[in-house]
Amino acid sequence: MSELLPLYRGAQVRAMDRTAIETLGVPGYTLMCRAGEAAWRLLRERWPRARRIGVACGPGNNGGDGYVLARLAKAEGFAVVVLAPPGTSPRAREARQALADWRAAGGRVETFDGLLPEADVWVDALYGIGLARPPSDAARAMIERINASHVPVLALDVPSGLDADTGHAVGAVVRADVTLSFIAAKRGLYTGMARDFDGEVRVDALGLELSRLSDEAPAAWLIRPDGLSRWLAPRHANAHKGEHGHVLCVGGEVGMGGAVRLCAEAALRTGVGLASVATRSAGVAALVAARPEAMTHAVEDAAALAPLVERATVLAVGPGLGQGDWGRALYAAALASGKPLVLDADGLNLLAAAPTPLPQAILTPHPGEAGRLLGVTSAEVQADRFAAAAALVRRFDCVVVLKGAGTVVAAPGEVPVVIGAGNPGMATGGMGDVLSGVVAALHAQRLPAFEAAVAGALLHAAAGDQAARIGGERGLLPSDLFPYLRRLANPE
Ligand SMILES: NC(=O)C1=CN([C@@H]2O[C@H](COP(=O)(O)OP(=O)(O)OC[C@H]3O[C@@H](n4cnc5c(N)ncnc54)[C@H](O)[C@@H]3O)[C@@H](O)[C@H]2O)[C@@H](O)CC1
Ligand SMILES: [K+]
Repeated sequence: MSELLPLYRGAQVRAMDRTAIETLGVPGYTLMCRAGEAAWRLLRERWPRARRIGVACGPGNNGGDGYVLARLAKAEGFAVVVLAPPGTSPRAREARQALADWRAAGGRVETFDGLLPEADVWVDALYGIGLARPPSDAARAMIERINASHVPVLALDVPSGLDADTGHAVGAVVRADVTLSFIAAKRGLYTGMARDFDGEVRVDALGLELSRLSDEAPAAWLIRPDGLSRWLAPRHANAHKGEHGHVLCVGGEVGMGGAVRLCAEAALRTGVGLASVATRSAGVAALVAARPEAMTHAVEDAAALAPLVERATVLAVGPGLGQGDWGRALYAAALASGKPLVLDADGLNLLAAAPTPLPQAILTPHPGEAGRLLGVTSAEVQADRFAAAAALVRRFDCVVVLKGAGTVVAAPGEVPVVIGAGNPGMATGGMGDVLSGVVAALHAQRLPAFEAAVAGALLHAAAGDQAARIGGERGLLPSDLFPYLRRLANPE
């Protein structure tokens, strides 16, 4: 599996489909048959003991894929039940053909009457990229029954009910164990709410070559942890600490001193040459004792911050900063310095209170912070994470790391990148402090801002996955990531 997967909007995949049919001369029904065949192969491979196959077919070509699969399963002697919401009769030519062939093979279509027949696996072919509105009441009831059946589900192209461009639920959504997408990967399946519904996502190109279908840029890239090595070359033998940058972490209001320690230690574990901390006097002794390698300074005002800023390569501003007079003064001084910045937590809240373009910054908001920065709710951010990231880029003219399941990294003039790693164990206080230290450290080690953001988010997520693999997701602490950050920062 390649480390970089191009992701597309539904409309782009539709255009590819048209190119395949009209320019390359592959009939639409041939493509549909390939889709049904690929799905049937995957089902057999994944659930070899399943004998009773349920197929839920909707009104469009997604349903057509389902009829093809049903026919293939029946031809091999499996017990197949095809179920459709009441009043479903395919209009598209290919889907009509698939239904006719299913019937010609002796197949029947049952109308859903509220009861779900027994099956060992359900195939979800209700809606694909053509979903235009929330599923009808009957389709919703079918989806709810399928989800409640606790039978494995293979979704064709997209779990029904999910918007393939945004990953947002349009209404009720099928909860799939595996989703097999056709022709090309759909952007929405890799981020946000979609991650709770699509299970393992696979792609089948239906025998088509992407390069012959489109010369458009993808709508996003998915990057996986194998991609890390491109940014993490081994140090050269004659290295000295001055070459590896100096991160200054600014934060740690009274009562929040731990955040800045997590940030500084993460920067050190990601290979920065020097890490300094500017924090409240009250936090200094504990931090020095806990992590002597971080050069910790008592900084009570902006004047005391200035010489530290002077020596730093990159500032990480915000972990535990608070929004009081002290935090506001340090934040303002950091911004005024013009130094490269990673802005997180209260740094973002202070920015939201007085928005200004920050071309020297990398912002690392979670959906709540992103909402405050945009003046919308976090639910609106989550409804279209790509649009929210793009809006933040426009508003602040800088690199944005929109955290969450399938973190989205966006920047002016760049195709956004979705981070293909991470787990729900990472939804814990302090995890963002670690991320800001990692990103700042990579930026200080001379990765340009966008690359530092992508590589940092990927490294952080991959470290979280490795830590969770050993001890489980629940109870995962941000500091558990440190040994894995170090290991991953030194690829073989
Ligand atoms: N040659 C082709 O056209 C191919 C199509 N493919 C499949 O076709 C799918 C796209 O097909 P379609 O464009 O027909 O779209 P869908 O099959 O996703 O369904 C949309 C159909 O349902 C209707 N509809 C949308 N939302 C509805 C709702 N909430 N309630 C009731 N009806 C609703 C639409 O009017 C349309 O008829 C892909 O996702 C993929 O599965 C694949 O077989 C690959 C080849
Ligand atoms: K589907």
